[in-house]
Amino acid sequence: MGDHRAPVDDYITFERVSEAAHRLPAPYLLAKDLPHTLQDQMNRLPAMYRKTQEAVSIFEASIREISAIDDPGAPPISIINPIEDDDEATPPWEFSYTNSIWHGEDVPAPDLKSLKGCNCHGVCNPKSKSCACVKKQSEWYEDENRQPGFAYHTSKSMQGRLQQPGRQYPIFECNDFCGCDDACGNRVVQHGRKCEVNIVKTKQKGWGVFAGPKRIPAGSFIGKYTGELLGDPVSEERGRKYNVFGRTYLFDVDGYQIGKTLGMAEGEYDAAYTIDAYHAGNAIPQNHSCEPNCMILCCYINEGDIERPLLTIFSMVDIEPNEELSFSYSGAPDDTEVEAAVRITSAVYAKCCCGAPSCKGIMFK
Ligand SMILES: C[S@@+](CC[C@H](N)C(=O)[O-])C[C@H]1O[C@@H](n2cnc3c(N)ncnc32)[C@H](O)[C@@H]1O
Repeated sequence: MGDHRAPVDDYITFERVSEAAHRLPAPYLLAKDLPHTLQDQMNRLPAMYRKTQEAVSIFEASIREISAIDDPGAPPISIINPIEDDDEATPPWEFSYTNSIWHGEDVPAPDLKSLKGCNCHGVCNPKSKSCACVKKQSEWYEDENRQPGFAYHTSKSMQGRLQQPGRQYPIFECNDFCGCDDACGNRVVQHGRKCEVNIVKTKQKGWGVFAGPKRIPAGSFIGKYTGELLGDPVSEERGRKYNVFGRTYLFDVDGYQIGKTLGMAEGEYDAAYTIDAYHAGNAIPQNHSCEPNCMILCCYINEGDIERPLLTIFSMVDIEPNEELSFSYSGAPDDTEVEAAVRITSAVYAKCCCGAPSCKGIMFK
């Protein structure tokens, strides 16, 4: 009698799931549990203390301590204020440093039911015709030669870098249900930040993120846009509050793959979720530039809900040592919008000080 079972590569057998069970997804975090003890203690001290070198050391140590848990192996971050006559020693002690996403109360748990993994052994072959993750990624991305594959280079010299930096496409990494191991070339964001960055005060844009002493090659993973993941009504309410004091750290979770998957026409999808990096975040919320060197890509790992990708930042071009990292806050406003903005001086816009030759002089806040 012939064997009528599907080829083993096409599905995950129970045995494969239990083999991978040592990497079941970590429990997700709730925004209401965000730690704030250190921030409260620092804010209780006389203001003078927060301007000292000790405060800088505590800030840097807290980043190291948290990263040891949620981004192990990431190079340490220094806090530097090179501006003369500016005595702000650290970013405000208002937010908890985190490389994780914290779910607001209105956000459901990650959807693991519709999450699928590949059934590969060892490392996935980007040329495989049967790897479920190659198939998934190839629905959204093909390389320059229109060949299916992963979003990342898997060759040794380029490993982990985007194949086409600057191109907008969603990334589907191998996940905790996959049979491949941790060395698989389709696991990049989940292995954390590898490049060196520092938090540096700028003259006109507040604190920014700058490359360390090494060049960051194009297509490198810089970090995740982390913070609280909020549903639409809560983020709308926060947006209104932030507009009053002229600052916002809200970033809509949007991407063309979401509307398309939900059967909508282009531009029709209204983000259901937003990341708020005001109360919690990492070094990665960078400043805006009209000629950015980084971009945000949606990345799916242990989340089956198409509406809830991670927002991840990658370099689009080679970034020189000590150069500022920047991205465009939801694209540059076009000329008509700029004119309208100047007329109504809306709270949504601010004067742009990016200094790029093609600076439009105005940016979304
Ligand atoms: C997400 S925060 C970035 C971190 C911020 N620089 C800080 O010190 O907290 C966004 C705010 O940074 C400032 N900013 C970012 N890019 C800027 C730019 N190109 N020109 C002027 N201000 C900028 C604006 O105040 C903006 O509302």
